[in-house]
Amino acid sequence: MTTLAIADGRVLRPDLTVTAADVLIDQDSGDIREIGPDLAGEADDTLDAADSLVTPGFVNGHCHVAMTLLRGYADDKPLETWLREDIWPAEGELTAADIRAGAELGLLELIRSGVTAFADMYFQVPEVAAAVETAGLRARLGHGIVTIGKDGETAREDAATGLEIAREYDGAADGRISTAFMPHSLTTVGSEYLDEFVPKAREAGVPIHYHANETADEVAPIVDEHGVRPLEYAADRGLLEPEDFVAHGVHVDETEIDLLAEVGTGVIHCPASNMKLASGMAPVERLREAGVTVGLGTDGAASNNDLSMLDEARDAAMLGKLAADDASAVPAEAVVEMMTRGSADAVGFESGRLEEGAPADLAVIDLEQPHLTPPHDLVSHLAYAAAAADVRHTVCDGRVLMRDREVLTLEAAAVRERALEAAEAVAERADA
Ligand SMILES: CSC[C@H]1O[C@@H](n2cnc3c(O)ncnc32)[C@H](O)[C@@H]1O
Ligand SMILES: [Zn+2]
Repeated sequence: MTTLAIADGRVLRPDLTVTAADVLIDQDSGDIREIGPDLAGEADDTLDAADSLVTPGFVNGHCHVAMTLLRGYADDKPLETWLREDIWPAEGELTAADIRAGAELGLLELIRSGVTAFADMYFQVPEVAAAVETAGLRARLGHGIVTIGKDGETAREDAATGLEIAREYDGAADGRISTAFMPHSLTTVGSEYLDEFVPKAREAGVPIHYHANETADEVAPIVDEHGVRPLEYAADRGLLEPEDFVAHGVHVDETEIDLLAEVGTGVIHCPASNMKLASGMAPVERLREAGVTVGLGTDGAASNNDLSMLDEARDAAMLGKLAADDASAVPAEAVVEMMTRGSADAVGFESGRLEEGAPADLAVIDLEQPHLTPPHDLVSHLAYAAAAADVRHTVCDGRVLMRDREVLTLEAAAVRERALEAAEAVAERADA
């Protein structure tokens, strides 16, 4: 057995207490073997965690990682206008190589900010999967299906691609890649395609992930056409099962909150994107009170505009208080849980907790920083004060992806160079 020790750190345990301990990892299985005092002496390799917090790796529950290429390309518009006027035309210009370049840039950013697992919806999934394989992260990937505005044959082909990708890539990269069937949303995919393909996705044993109840404009047509709320419509079409997870869930009413809680479908809260696109304030405190599994996601870099889950946690706490008009709503403990175990449970990863037998997915945060001093409460620091640049080491599946702020699995300068070139060329083609 080859072992790695995370030595002399303060370890964030599943009950959110912090204990001084080493973490011993079995690198062959990729799992945590033991957490306790004086374990580093026996290890083959050691990561120093003195004056540092050892936390579960953050889980980005909803992302479009290749959208890093469109960061800053179009800002300050509401969702529908932003997608139709800017983002979809630009995405129409993306080649497979562009998506690989954008995905690698996104993965670099994720590793550097302590993310070890993420869920991603995009096109050209084989390119995203190849980037994930190299970068060493854990991911649930899916092809984002859109059928509106397409003729019947093309629309059906897109849905079939979504199913094919979900089947083919599930278990790739030694099991680090899993998949989901991913219709873009309840208004951008026709009901006939949901009715045909959702049962096939169930047969394939993959969960379903989609944008839901993101804006008020998206809710109204479903209520008008079908006479029920969007998540009732989703349940009627078989899109609301315990293993499924939806992104946003901003405009959900009490019936839908109860439905989510009853069924066990998770919600990935994306506060930065919801604020930037002025989509609204998700009722996070109500969702949590009702017992809904709530995770956190950044959404794409074009609506955020970064992929830092530490920023997202702070946004979630701040916005949660504003939405509930209550300073005690969505406290630090809640957002730390959401960015780790909440997202992991919603997306269907075993990670998100540091305990014996759990996947060795973790991040080490440098506490020797002015903005993290004094260390009264490290959960508070994670929620409110820590930043991506404070992450020293990132480990996924027992493998060191970043050591002393140097990413080992990707060539940072070359990744940035390729992304710069691709982004410039895409913008030129899209603006021509
Ligand atoms: C069809 S692949 C995924 C698709 O989703 C688009 N997208 C990015 N952010 C959002 C959002 O907040 N709501 C809805 N759709 C979004 C992305 O540009 C891709 O086209
Ligand atoms: Zn999204």
